[in-house]
Amino acid sequence: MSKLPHRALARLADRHGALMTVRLGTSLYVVASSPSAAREILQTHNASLSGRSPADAWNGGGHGANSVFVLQPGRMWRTLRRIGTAHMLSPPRLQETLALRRDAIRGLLRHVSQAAASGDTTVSVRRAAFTAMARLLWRAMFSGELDEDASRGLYDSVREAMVVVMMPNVSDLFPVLVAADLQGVRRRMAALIGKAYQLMDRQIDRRMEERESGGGDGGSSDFLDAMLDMSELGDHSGVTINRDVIRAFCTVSMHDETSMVIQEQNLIDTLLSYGQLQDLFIAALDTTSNTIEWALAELLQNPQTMKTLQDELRTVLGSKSQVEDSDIDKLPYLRAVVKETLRLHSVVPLVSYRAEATVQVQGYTIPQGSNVLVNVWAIHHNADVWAEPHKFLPERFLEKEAEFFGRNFEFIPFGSGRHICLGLPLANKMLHAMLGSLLHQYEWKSPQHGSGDGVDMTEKYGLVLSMATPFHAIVKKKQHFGPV
Ligand code: HEM
Repeated sequence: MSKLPHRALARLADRHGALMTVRLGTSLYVVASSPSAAREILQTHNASLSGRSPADAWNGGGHGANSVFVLQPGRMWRTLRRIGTAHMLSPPRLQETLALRRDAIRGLLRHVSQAAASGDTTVSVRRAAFTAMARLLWRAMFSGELDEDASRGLYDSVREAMVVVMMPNVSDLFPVLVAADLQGVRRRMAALIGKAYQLMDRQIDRRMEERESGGGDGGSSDFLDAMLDMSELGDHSGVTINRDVIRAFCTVSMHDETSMVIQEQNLIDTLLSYGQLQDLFIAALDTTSNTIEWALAELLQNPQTMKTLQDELRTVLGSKSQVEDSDIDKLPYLRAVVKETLRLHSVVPLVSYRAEATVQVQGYTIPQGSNVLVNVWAIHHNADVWAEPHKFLPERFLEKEAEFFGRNFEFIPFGSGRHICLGLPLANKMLHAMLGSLLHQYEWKSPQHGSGDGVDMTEKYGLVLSMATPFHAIVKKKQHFGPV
């Protein structure tokens, strides 16, 4: 399989059709590459086609057992999604984090301003956006500050984990070999996961000590507090068990559709925080930061588009320093640029499921146990749907009302169906706020500007599709903006 499987599969689909079968090792993959095939998988037959068969790397450090990404869509997975939505990512919760989000944007602008002022005028926007998102999530989860070293550690371990989880692994092609972990992929993943767990462990331990000693304000002020509250609610046993035991024995029971009680544990935070917190970090940081980087790279190569966008920002925002929630509706061109970036550079180009039952899709039988891939990238580059699909043309979204909330199968950058991106409401706000604010306050130039080389747009496939060559843009603050 090519280093860019989304492109290789799209080429195969051109020859063999929008629904085709590919065999890799002993595994059978059904690949859907058109909006109509995606609709049948993600909507019509979603209940049967939303299982997961994760790469073995996910099992490193036992992570897969608690991971919302790879758990089968059963009780535990539903609970994790519900917790994430109710306590962090729902529109009302996001409203409560308005101040944190404003701060995150201020931090992002400060980071870029420091680079612009220090004479070292090239900036990695990916890194700057990653740090801003990491600080935001950290504060929403733990109310504390993520220091520079921790942020760097997180950046490095998330990046490496992304590579490890996507490594071609003989264990995935020949499941009988899983136990041997012949390439050591699971062991490497365990070490990386362990590093990030350590960071979070410190927060969890500190909070638990505070609560035990009667410290803290007792209210549900952040995500960790909310989870600990739930843990206490469900703790009928009063038994203290160490974390490893709890991992193995935790059970979650749904008492009704809206409330849940966690039984047989008093450290449910371990289970949830290890699985959920870690996943939210992985899911949130590289997706948003790479999308911002792709957007800037495209804008630098399309000066007229950049100018139109900066003119719109100037007219709507004036001397205001950052894009806020209430501005987004007034910025149609910014919205079109974000959408076009998500279409052309879908950072999650392939989504993968397992058939839990045998179903018929477009007249073909998908046998139970097969792997099902939806090639989001192929759908977003389908010439029957998108004119000049390989060009960056935000104007297409001014003419065509296309939303990405999972109902329009021509445009599914956040997926659709049961596994639709949990962080969509947050990503939607932060992409507009980060990109809009960066373009409003600064002038940007490509480092190769003038040489005619442009920016190297080669892709690198990983858990997230990123730019293969690290990209540093030249930045200059616009004169009328003062210190952040
Ligand atoms: C540009 C930004 C983002 C994009 C393009 C994106 C895209 C996606 C896609 C395509 C999926 C997979 C859906 C599937 O398997 O069917 C997904 C899943 C997920 N995303 Fe995002 N995402 C983004 C940002 C975020 C953020 C900011 C968060 C959290 C704060 C987040 C949390 C999640 C989680 C937890 C899942 C797993 C859902 C499940 O399997 O049930 N994402 N995302």
